[in-house]
Amino acid sequence: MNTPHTTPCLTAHGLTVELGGGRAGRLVLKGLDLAIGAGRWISIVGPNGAGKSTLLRALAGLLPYQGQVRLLGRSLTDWPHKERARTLAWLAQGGASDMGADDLTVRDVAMLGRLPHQGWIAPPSPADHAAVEAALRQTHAWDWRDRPFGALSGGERQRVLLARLLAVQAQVLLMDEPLANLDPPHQADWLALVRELVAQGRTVVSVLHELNVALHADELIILAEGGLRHQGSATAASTHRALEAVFEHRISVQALTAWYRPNGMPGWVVLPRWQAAHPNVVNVCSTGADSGAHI
Ligand SMILES: Nc1ncnc2c1ncn2[C@@H]1O[C@H](COP(=O)(O)OP(=O)(O)OP(=O)(O)O)[C@@H](O)[C@H]1O
Repeated sequence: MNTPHTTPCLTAHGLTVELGGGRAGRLVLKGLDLAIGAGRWISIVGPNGAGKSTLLRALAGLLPYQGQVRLLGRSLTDWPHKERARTLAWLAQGGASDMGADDLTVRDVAMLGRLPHQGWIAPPSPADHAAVEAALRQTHAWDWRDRPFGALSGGERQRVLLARLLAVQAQVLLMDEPLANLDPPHQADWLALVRELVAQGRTVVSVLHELNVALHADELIILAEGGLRHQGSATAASTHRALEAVFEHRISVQALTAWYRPNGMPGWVVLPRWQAAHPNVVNVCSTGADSGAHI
């Protein structure tokens, strides 16, 4: 097991998940050991079918599993349901088109994030309304607060669901493909948001296919075929090599030249292998002669 740099916030030991049941049952996670430090951003990456979503769902306690999962040192199964829901928030994959919320307004969908804070049949408190407004403003969805959720585009829905996650004000945030359907400016907003959450001491675990975004994380967890292939710093050469290996060397992690790295920016970019193998400079500039990334 890799030791995180901070106190573990989420740990798994011998985490095993079988899905399907009966003869059709498949061993999807095969005895994973991992630890996620508090106040860190971890990205889970790997090929299709590797078990990334299953891992995230198991860490959220949404699936039956064998082995041990601990949240803040306490077994997931020992947490009272509401307390756990206030501590650990979850963003599902796929814009939750199946959640039956199409007739709810955007504001009502975001308010669902406040359920763990509310008593039975109690109306939302001023604190609930304030949390929802802040979350919808953070994802630039406040202007549509009275629109039906079902009338929104895929990317707009994703921003509302992100607001619902933020409205929980949880210590630990698990997000499955949070960038799905988001346009590039809103992907950049998401990155800034994650940095802000982590600066506040919160822990973010995201499943990402966008490797160039994933490389901004503190650490990567790399999965393949239900096994943990690597956990390590997103800046470590060993992590980059593990990433290339798990994608069968069809991608390559390349360092950016120093002049292309303003302070705080990571210095790597993921390219298709054929492009990285080009002997000359790779130019990704959009304007002018010499504003590209020299690799
Ligand atoms: N209900 C199920 N019954 C049997 N197998 C399942 C079930 N759900 C998922 N699987 C299988 O489990 C494996 C892992 O699925 P999972 O969704 O966790 O992968 P993933 O890494 O998130 O994939 P992707 O990148 O494609 O989203 C896949 O091979 C999938 O076919």
